[in-house]
Amino acid sequence: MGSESDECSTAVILGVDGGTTSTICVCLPLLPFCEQHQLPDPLPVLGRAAAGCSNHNSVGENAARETLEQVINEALSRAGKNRSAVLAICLGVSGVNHPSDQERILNWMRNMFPGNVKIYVQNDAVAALASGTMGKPHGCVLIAGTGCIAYGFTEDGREARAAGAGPVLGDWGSGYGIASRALTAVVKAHDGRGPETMLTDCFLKSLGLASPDEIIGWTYADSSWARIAALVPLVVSCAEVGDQVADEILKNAVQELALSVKAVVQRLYLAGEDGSDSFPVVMVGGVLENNKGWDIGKEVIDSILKAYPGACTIRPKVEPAIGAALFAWNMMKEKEANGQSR
Ligand SMILES: Nc1ncnc2c1ncn2[C@@H]1O[C@H](COP(=O)(O)OP(=O)(O)OP(=O)(O)O)[C@@H](O)[C@H]1O
Repeated sequence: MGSESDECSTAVILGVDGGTTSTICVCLPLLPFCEQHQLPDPLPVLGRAAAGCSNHNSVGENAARETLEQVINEALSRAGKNRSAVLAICLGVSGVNHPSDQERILNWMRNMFPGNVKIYVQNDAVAALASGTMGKPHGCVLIAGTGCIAYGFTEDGREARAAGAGPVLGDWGSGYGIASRALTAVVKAHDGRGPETMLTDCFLKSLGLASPDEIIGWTYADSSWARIAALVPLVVSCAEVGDQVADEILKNAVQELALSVKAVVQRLYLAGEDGSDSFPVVMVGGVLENNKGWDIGKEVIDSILKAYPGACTIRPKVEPAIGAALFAWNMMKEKEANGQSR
């Protein structure tokens, strides 16, 4: 039997970010129980694996379970470890919205790992938040990619969300929301129902179409959200050269995104009674990417700081799967500090 220090040097923590597009698992060594800012930079990743969708709403329970098992096994194998080395695992999985969703995934994991392994099952927003807070599940996270959502968590376990209901239900700050408004503006301008816009030439050129009429066929050919949302950088480039229509669409998206954060902050009193308390706001997703010209993320940050001067906005340096692993590490650290042995 190995000594306790042997065990620590071989022990690992796993973090899983389970999304609708892909699922990532990372394997980290057991980090020292130090303050977050004292963690090694960059964090040592022993193994990383990627697989497809693990949202049970999209692919069904069997496929979701297989994907999670596969990605975990692969990350461990790339790290040269087996399951007996795992001390804790955090899975941040999209579609986990209810205790029964957590229970289901927990049961799958209980079949993979012995009872002493700490298993945490969360929504994928927790992994995104933790990637900015280095594992602490406190504050607000704004995710704006193809879709958008704002989530907030308090240290005493309360949570709230805003937006994220999908494009039919008004996620205008999402990539899909921005691009569909821009496509609509082109069709309106063509009909004479709206002002002329540079978006017309820009979209036609980029999509290889001859006339705005052809946009109708283009959208019907494949209306997947990500395909439409991919047009956002074109909207940004038109706004950057002064197109009023594109500029208005982006300003509206900024308002919507900031409003989602504000709704969550108010519901959870994250900013305190007078709105000046300090709390983290983690910004994740392609739409919030740092742009040199029209920067949606920066405009959202400005709007949040105007309302809550104490907010600490963070663009994470590590991926959400690492955030999930750090969440597990943080929970273990807190248990240790509270005197509960591992
Ligand atoms: N520089 C940029 N400025 C603004 N938007 C951008 C930029 N680069 C990419 N995007 C947009 O970001 C979106 C993709 O972001 P991301 O990869 O985070 O989303 P996703 O993971 O597909 O979606 P979701 O998070 O909703 O599952 C697309 O709408 C794309 O057009």
